Amino acid sequence: MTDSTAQSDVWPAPVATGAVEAVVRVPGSKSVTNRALVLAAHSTEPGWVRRPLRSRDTVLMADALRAMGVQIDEMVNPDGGEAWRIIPAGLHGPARVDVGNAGTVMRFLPPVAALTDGPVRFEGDARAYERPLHGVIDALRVLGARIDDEGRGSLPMTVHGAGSLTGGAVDVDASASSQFVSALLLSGPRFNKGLELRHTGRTLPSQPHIRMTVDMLRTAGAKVDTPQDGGARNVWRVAPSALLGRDLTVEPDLSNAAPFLAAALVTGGTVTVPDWPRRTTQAGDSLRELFTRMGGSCDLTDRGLTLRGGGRVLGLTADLHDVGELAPVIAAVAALADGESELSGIAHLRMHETDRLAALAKEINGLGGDVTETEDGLRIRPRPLHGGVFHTYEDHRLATAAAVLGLVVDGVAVENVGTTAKTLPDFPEMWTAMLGAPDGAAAGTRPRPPSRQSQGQGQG
Ligand SMILES: O=C(O)C1=C[C@@H](OP(=O)(O)O)[C@@H](O)[C@H](O)C1
Ligand SMILES: C=C(OP(=O)(O)O)C(=O)O
Repeated sequence: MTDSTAQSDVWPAPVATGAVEAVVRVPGSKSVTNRALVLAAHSTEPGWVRRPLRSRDTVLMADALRAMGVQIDEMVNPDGGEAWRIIPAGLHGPARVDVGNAGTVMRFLPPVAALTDGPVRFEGDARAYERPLHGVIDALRVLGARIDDEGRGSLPMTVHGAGSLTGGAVDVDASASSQFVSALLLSGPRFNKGLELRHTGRTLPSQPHIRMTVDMLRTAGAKVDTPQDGGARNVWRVAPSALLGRDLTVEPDLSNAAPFLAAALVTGGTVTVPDWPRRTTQAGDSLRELFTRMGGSCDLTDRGLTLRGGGRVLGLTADLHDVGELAPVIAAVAALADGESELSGIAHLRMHETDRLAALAKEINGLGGDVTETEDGLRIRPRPLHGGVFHTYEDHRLATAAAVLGLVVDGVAVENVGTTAKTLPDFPEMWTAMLGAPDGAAAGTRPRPPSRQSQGQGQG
């Protein structure tokens, strides 16, 4: 967690002049887009990824696959949005991969690189060199790969692809990141003996993301057995097989819907996110339950998901182990609630884009809040907040959390809002459009119902 205010601009977060009333179209899911790209690269025939997310993390994924020989053509979807055509070919090295600070790229691609026929060099942002990768590196070595990481157990490193990988049984402690499991499963069908992965750690975060991996593998034709299918506890099996080229339309990113739905909650307004899937493996679907517990009401119809704020925001006691991605925005909402919140099960957030627990505590407290770090989460006691610079530590979710606070707290300045480009490049424009499109279409505010925040916040 380093402070970079000096070299970055600050964005004055707009205050909502009333209850937010808007329809907000959220771009495609990062997690679905990057899995779809990897699976398409492993397929025996060309595939389509329609309405992909175009953001830093997904462009890094596409460019890395291109560097290893996969052809990805970007076209326009007849129904709007983009359509990416993926034409798999033999995977080749030498290649260079820039992972940026994308967990999905740094974890999902080393197994792909092990299947190339040459050296693949992995580099990235300074933070990427601190994030855990040992689970993937150690497992790949057991499965037959040669990796030169100079003993670090992290990036930078070179994976020396040998054209194929033996595969087989491996133990992995994935308590630091579910992405260790997803990474190995996604390439498992291409290993000569397939994969039998046993998670040996005490806890396993973000299990919906593992279910997403399994679901997408099965849709691509893979045979996968999971602990939920009555198999051994903590064991996933993937049979060696060819994968089919799919024509897949990416769902909206439900985790990126969080700040927009939160805007309705904290201003007592109404926000609709169109195309919210009826059935999904995305962690963000839990927002329906979590924001209801925080005082909102949700309606899932053919129009999408509509969240109505009730005028009061309630504190939340919740284990967010499965949905850690949502924690920053939930923490921001909790700081504006009527009562205390206790968010637990998220110790692994210390190794995300930044140490999210330390950063949220420091920055919310910098605005007058009362947030304490616990062993595995945050305790948040609402206090009247005041304006100030909110540092974001190159973490997109810190920036969107700050924008939520800024809706009801005058003078919040978000440092480096551009960091949202990791998963939501148009965030500032989307945010201002939500608050009142210049053409008045489908967005704006109405007088806000009386609430504790609207009376108490902003006065410091
Ligand atoms: O597989 C994925 O797409 C993700 C898994 C989760 O990672 P962790 O298990 O490391 O939290 C999540 O936080 C991340 O944003 C995306
Ligand atoms: C943890 C996150 O990202 P990454 O995929 O880089 O792990 C996130 O988007 O909240």
